[in-house]
Amino acid sequence: MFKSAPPSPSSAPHGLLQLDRLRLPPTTALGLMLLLLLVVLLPIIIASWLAEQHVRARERAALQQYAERGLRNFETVVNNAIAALDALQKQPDPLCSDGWRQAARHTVVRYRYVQVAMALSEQNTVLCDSMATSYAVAPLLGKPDWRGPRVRVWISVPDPEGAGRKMVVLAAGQNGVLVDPESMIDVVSDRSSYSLGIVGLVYGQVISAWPYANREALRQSYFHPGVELQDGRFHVVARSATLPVAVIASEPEDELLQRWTAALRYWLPAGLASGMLAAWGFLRVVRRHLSFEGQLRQAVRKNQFEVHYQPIVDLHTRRCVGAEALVRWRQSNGQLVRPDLFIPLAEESGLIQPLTDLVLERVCAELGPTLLANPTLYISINVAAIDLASSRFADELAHQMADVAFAPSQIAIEATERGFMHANTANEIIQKLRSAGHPVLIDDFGTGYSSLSYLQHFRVDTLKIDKAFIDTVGTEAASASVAPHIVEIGHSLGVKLVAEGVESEDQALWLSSRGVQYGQGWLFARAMPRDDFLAWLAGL
Ligand SMILES: Nc1nc2c(ncn2[C@@H]2O[C@H](COP(=O)(O)O[C@H]3[C@@H](O)[C@H](n4cnc5c(=O)[nH]c(N)nc54)O[C@@H]3COP(=O)(O)O)[C@@H](O)[C@H]2O)c(=O)[nH]1
Repeated sequence: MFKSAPPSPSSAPHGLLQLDRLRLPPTTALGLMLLLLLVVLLPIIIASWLAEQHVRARERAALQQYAERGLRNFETVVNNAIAALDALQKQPDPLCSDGWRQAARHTVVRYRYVQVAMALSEQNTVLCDSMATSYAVAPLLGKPDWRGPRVRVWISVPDPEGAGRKMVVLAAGQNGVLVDPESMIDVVSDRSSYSLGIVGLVYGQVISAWPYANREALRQSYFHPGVELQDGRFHVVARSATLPVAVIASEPEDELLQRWTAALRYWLPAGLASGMLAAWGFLRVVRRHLSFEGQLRQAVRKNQFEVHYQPIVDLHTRRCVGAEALVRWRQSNGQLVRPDLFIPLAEESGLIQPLTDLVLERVCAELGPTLLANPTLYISINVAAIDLASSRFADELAHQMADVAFAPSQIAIEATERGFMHANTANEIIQKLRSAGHPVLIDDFGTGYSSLSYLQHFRVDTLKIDKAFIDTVGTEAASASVAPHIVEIGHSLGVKLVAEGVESEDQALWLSSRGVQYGQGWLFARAMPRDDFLAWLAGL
């Protein structure tokens, strides 16, 4: 009885990584947590910013409307005063005559914003007025604050009653009218926090303002209308089209803040919901990206693969005739992942085609000179079912072969029975490959449920007897008789035979005695990186 001690099928060669050990490095995990936090917080921050912008724009529009109303009111007052002056100018009686006094009294009654009508001397001294005041010392108005084409204007004129109020005087010719500046800003609003001010007349004098208004802030707004925040208040400016005057409306910034806080009641839940949605999307993407498939996809993109070579020897002479190219995934952390962990996934996810191409390219690049120097040496490449389902791979191989100097017979193709699912196409491709000079091997022969039927359809060069049958040769196992049958089938078909997974000398001797020409297995050598393989080859 032959002695064979195969290692446990789950035991990975040293340095190869098991699937359950694929974990995220702590720095990546921390980075992802921070990113997730950002993904959740960003929509919330954006929502609060949008709420602020929305409230600010809404308040600015409301305040602007209020300032425009203030300006219309101001213009109404001024136009009313100018109309009164026009009426006075037209009355025919001499200044301060009875007729003039009567006209002056009528003017005050007719023009609602005019409080007093007055006659002025050439030097702008008040001669008399509609109140029949006799001035002991006639008030001198002095130089006007502003002189327009139709009117002259004085602001801050003491009221005739001596009540300490400042009045505005408009004059045309020798007629003047006294207007209460408060009437200019007498505009009702439902916002008690609003306040109005009128600034202008070239030098930025405050013509009228609500009590407690910061006059300096009003002046600043007049000269720098773009700067909205002055003295803790939010200012907007409405400029008159006809007079050098601006009406400035303002409200405390605290009010804005309160309205913003109120608006957050609606915006924050929306931001939170968006944050949650974004987090869900982010986690999905991360999960996909970090999933085994995601990592494999990245590895293919970054070409993180190595090819190891397991020698195939002539069982009689023990000389190396070739090697099987076996792919390994070298992760960024340096660990190797076994192909049986990722090849099935690569097949499912459509990544196997680029992977087959990578292996082919690597073999040509790494072993091109060796193959050229050893024309009888060959390297076999594993292909997947999809590689035989169209001419894509055969064309890619032809393309690669055009660039190398060694013979096509030095690249053999190993196909498993799974590759024969689309029998007609697979057969066509296999014959195309063989016509191009590439030997075709059936890998894992005997493990499929219709291995024999395939042999009727497919002409191939070599059968690789699966390790499962080699393990049983010389044992009492029920399947122990399969290997001799496969050997006989191979002989009767006239194809070469390679025994896979040869681990003991007894197995090698048995196979050799049955005419199996070639063997591959740990008895001879394990799969090795290119440099080790070349050293092994040189040491034979
Ligand atoms: N489509 C592709 N499939 C590939 C490619 N590279 C590898 N593979 C397939 O992955 C499976 C696992 O391969 P691997 O882990 O490399 O194992 C190979 C040998 O190391 C192993 N072997 C060889 N001799 C022995 C032995 O004596 N004992 C023992 N326990 N194991 C041994 O067998 C694997 C080779 O198998 P096979 O391909 O059937 O000849 C495997 O199915 C690979 O085919 C690739 O690039 N593309």
